[in-house]
Amino acid sequence: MTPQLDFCTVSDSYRWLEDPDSEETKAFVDAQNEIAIPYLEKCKNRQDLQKRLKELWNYPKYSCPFRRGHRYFYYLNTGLQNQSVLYVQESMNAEAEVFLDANTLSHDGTVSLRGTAFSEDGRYFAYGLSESGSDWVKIKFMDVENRKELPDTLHYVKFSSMAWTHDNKGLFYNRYPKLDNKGDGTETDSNVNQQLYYHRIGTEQEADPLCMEWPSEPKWMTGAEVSHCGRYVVVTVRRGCDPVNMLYYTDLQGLTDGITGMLPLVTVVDNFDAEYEYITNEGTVCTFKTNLKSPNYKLINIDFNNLGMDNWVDLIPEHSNDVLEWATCVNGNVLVLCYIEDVKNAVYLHDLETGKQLKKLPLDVGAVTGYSGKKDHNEMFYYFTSFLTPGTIFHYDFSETNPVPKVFREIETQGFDAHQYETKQVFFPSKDGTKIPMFIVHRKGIVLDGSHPVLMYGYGGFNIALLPYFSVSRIVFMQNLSGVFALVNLRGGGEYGETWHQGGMLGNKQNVFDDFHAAAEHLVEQKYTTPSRLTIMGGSNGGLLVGACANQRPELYGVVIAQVGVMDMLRFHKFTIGHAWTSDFGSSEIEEQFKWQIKYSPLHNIAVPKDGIQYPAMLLLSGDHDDRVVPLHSLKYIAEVQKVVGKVPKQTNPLLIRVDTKSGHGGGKPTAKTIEEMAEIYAFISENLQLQWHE
Ligand SMILES: O=C([C@@H]1CC(F)(F)CN1C(=O)CCN1C(=O)c2ccccc2C1=O)N1CCCC1
Repeated sequence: MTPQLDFCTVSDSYRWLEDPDSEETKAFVDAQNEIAIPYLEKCKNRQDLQKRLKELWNYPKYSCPFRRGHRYFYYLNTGLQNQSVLYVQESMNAEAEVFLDANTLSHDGTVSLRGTAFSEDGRYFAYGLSESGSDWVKIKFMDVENRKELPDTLHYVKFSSMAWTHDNKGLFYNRYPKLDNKGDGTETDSNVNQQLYYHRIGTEQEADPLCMEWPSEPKWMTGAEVSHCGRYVVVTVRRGCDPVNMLYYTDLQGLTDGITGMLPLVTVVDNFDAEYEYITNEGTVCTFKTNLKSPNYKLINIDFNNLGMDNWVDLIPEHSNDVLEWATCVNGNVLVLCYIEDVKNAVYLHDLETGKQLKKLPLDVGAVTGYSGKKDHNEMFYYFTSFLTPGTIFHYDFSETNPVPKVFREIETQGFDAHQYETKQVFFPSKDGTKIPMFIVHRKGIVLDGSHPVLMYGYGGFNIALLPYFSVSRIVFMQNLSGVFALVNLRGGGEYGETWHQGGMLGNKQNVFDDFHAAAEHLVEQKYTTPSRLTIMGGSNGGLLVGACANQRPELYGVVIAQVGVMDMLRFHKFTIGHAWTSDFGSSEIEEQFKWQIKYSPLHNIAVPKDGIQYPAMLLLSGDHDDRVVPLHSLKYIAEVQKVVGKVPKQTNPLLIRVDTKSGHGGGKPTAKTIEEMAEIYAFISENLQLQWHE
């Protein structure tokens, strides 16, 4: 019997909004949309925005090409297609053909690809399909040669590995037990007891052998991948979103009857002291990326014939400042290492055997957001982007005598001249003196007279680093609304490794909000803007950020845009995958952690501001199939804000929520919905800041 923890009596007058299927909740959502949708349609510049966003969005978006078997593949969205299309070429210079067009899978583009995996020989293609943006996935299979869909279908899949065995007979995947609920992403039931199965092509899912489960640890999640040589199944076990995992392996050579049930595991690490990510192996010597006693990450070698930690060897030592973001192996014995150096990416080539640096690849200020190349390939492709560069795909061919990166493709937009804009990186002190990086992007030649509308964006959690990236909507804001865009690298993110992450989580979460307040004050002091012209925007954990910041400093912000935010810090762990977030947020079931949360939880810190101050204009956005951050967070928060603040005469700024249908947390959102949502957001900003449109 767990003791009844009653740290204090917390009111929760909108608890009834937690039932998405009740008539009352449906009526509440309809009533909110009946106000918000017409309001947003009438907002200033709405039609101009819709038109301009569509124009600027309409440019061909290519992925890096990638080789599977002897064929090349690439994704292309010609511009306004709802989903990208997967193309195939029999060789690099052969005619491309459509391989899989997700646009044909629904009339409105709401079915999207989520997770793909080719078998080692390139004969089979496994692909996950998500409906309406839900995290639930249905895995389908295709015979690559004849493009025929196979009858195999895997259900109840979520947060899944997709790892083929090298005999090309089947793959490992994750699923949840079937519950008696809708299971379409509108339910809020907790996702617990995830299991690992193996599916053999040509068989029924019901016959799949269960390979791993942790019935006594319902929160644990199991990842499986097959080593490059095909001999080992490397198994990781996570308990949440923090960068730590247990590590096991199975030697497939030892399974004389094949994969028939629970995997016989060899334990490498059976604690959650650090993270271990498989990079490659040479025989029994396996290379892992880890943060073990190295918050900026490093590469180590572990010999599966000699597992004791005393025998572990540093292959690439931790860098004192720069964060090793990802690593991979190519051309048989070359390590590709991508670092974050003061919030920009840098890519190095190292020798796999010795760890010696071979080369630093030339790269502008920006980020590498795509990569393709396998250990047994002698070439690689990588995708570079920045605030003012939509994308450049580079090709690096190791078979050349003196290989150098060559531009394989420039991704180009029409009607935007990057030369008229500039990006600067500044560092400002937060409340506790910590230096916080921020990118500021704007048209060249602006006068710092405080007159500019600024859009300030942040995230601040889960070890996620916000690096420079190209955004059509930010370009329109700068080009047509004379705006200035600011990207703030808040603590809690991964910009400076695990130290930075831990500086903005658990009992340190308030640092994230203090960093954001300090960023706003810096932009005002430097005369970019004034509080009444300042919009703050964030999504997911970033929705929590802006909700908390609005509560704490309503006088500092003019407009708040909170997308799919976490607003009820006392109850988030009860819904879907929320239990995994206690790694950053803690749990209200633990008194010390409850005391952290109650101080900043958006839902629990709403009050009428003092004197003549009112809440900023607020627009919350959610989606009925968001099963990552369920809509109840935003519903409860806006209900409370409207009740407590909305009725006070001095509150003239609007406090709205727009709940979209057939829409989820964001992944896989069709282009039409994305453009619509951006038009709504920037029209709301235009209306509440009275922005003038400039062609
Ligand atoms: O979505 C999230 C957090 C932030 C994140 F850590 F980046 C990811 N995340 C998640 O909740 C990730 C959920 N998730 C897994 O736990 C997992 C295991 C294996 C494969 C795929 C998945 C996956 O998507 N949040 C929403 C709001 C607060 C945190």
